[in-house]
Amino acid sequence: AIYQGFDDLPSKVGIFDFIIVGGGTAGSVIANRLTENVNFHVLVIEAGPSNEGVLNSEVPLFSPRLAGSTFDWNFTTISQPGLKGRALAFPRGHILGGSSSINGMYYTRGSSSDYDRFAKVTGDPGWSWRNMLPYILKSEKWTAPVDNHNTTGQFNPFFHNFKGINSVSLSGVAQTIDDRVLQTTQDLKDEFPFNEDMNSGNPLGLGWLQSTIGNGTRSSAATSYLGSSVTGRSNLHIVLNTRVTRILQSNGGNKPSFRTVEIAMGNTIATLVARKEVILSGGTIGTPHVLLNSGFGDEQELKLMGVPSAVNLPSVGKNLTEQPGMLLTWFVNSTDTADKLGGFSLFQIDSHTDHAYRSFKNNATLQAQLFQQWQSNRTGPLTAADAGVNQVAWLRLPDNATVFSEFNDPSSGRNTPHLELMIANSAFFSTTPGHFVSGSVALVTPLSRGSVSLASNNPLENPLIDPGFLSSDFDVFAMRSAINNAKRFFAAPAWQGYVLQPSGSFANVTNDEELEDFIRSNVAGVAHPVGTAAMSHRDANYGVVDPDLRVKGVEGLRIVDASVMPFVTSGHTQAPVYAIAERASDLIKSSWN
Ligand SMILES: Cc1cc2nc3c(=O)[nH]c(=O)nc-3n(C[C@H](O)[C@H](O)[C@H](O)COP(=O)(O)OP(=O)(O)OC[C@H]3O[C@@H](n4cnc5c(N)ncnc54)[C@H](O)[C@@H]3O)c2cc1C
Repeated sequence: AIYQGFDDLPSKVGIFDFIIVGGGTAGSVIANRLTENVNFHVLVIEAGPSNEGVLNSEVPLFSPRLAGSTFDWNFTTISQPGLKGRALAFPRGHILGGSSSINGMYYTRGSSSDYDRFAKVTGDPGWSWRNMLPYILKSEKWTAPVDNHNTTGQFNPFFHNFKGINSVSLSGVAQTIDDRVLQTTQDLKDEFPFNEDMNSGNPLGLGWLQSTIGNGTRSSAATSYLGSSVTGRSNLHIVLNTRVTRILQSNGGNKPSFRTVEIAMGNTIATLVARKEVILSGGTIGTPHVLLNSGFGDEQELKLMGVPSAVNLPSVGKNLTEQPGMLLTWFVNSTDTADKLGGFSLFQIDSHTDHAYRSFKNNATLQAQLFQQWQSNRTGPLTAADAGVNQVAWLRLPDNATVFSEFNDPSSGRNTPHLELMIANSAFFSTTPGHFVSGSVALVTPLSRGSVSLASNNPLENPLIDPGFLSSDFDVFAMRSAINNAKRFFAAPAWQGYVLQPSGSFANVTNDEELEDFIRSNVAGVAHPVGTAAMSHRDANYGVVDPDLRVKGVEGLRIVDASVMPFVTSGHTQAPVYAIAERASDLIKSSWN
């Protein structure tokens, strides 16, 4: 059952075996898999409201309206020295399904060596690509695109599962630039080779985007893993609108045991004890925030904040890793672009939160028409993850790049990209009137690291979020390369006579110094933070969880979410989170069977 608040939870439901803190992407997977065993009584405590009936979460192209809404935690970073002192919005889902209910739905697994590196740093081959691929597949339900077009050559069925849980599909919205994009893979074969399937473990090259969309509707952890057949299970209870503040020590065995959750309810607090385990799935920000409030962290730093230390684990909240990205736009010699939709992007949501909404409102006739189409048969432009993006390229810096004389390669292996280039038949959200093509570039293997720390000892106060954007010179070099890649892409013969001059301040960049200034003035995060409760080798004196995702030094507490990734995968992060949670479910089940 699902309850709207903690007070609604009937006392007769008794003691829970597992309490999952956070009904987000990972938390929903764990809730589903643990309750497959009818003997396990599971409670999920989610701070946000239900996803039911949230139209902006259902209609794929409406998703940018969610950032900055009540379904977002509405965090802001601290001022970023690498970004000329700018502070950026840092969206995180505050809704059942967590960030999977508000994200951009891009489905990218990363490279095989990203997982092999997880296995190497933890000393556990269970995290390798070979062992994780079955979990990736277990989570996926491949579905046909909404326009039922012939998808031969646009993906490789060998690497997909048609019978899993979470829907994944190719876009069902053709773009007028599709042929030019594919022609570029011929024109510039060496730099942008065609890759039939970027989710094979070998993502390098340019391929067709896959998204967590099924039947023209967002497929989130809430709509898939917590579908009605699952929430109807008598051993699963989900409490919404309820925030966990701390994990407290319970009576222990050999090690201190932390199986008690503390819940904030107005001015009063309540506690609940799990018989077997508490699973912390609050995400890359929520998880370290709860841990720090509970006294897990650097003893000295906590003391300064007036928080009594429970376990000295200095790595809690450290190693925050986020990918920097930015948008480059060019005017085009056409009026047939996706700009007419009003455009959307995750970039610069700090300053453009409701632009998408306004632009849709401004074109009320088109909005009504497209929405009616979506409502009547779930087809049309509103079924796409983004305005005009059908292809993405994954690129490496050249081996002889000068930056490698100063920095070791941060990628996990030679089949792994450093850079992403999304190609859009629009300027996403731009307020500039006109028609555009754009390259949205991101550095997927940043070297900069940041932190999540406490602002005070009030557990309800937002933490300080410092992604450390562009604090490493490697990242600045790589962003410069990303921009040059995009320029070369759109200078290919395929675009001749179509791509005109660059738009906005990009047009004024004439030398390296101006380019760096342009980068520092425009980079934003791409909402893929990881690493703040990283897993490490069982014997390592750093890290937060062991390879079985148990918090080091204590009993009864595990962490399962994006925070456990020691490095960010070389892509968007939801597919790895689903897979990590699938494996974690098996680890938990096998400990208690
Ligand atoms: C705007 C946006 C766009 C993105 N776009 C993409 C994309 O296109 N493709 C992609 O692959 N990835 C994308 N991502 C990233 C991806 O969605 C995340 O990596 C992934 O969903 C994280 O899963 P998680 O389980 O770690 O955390 P979440 O899914 O965020 O779950 C954490 C949950 O815990 C709850 N919670 C936190 N603290 C508490 C507490 N104290 N008490 C109770 N509950 C709590 C939260 O409300 C939330 O529901 C995007 C993310 C965002 C925010």
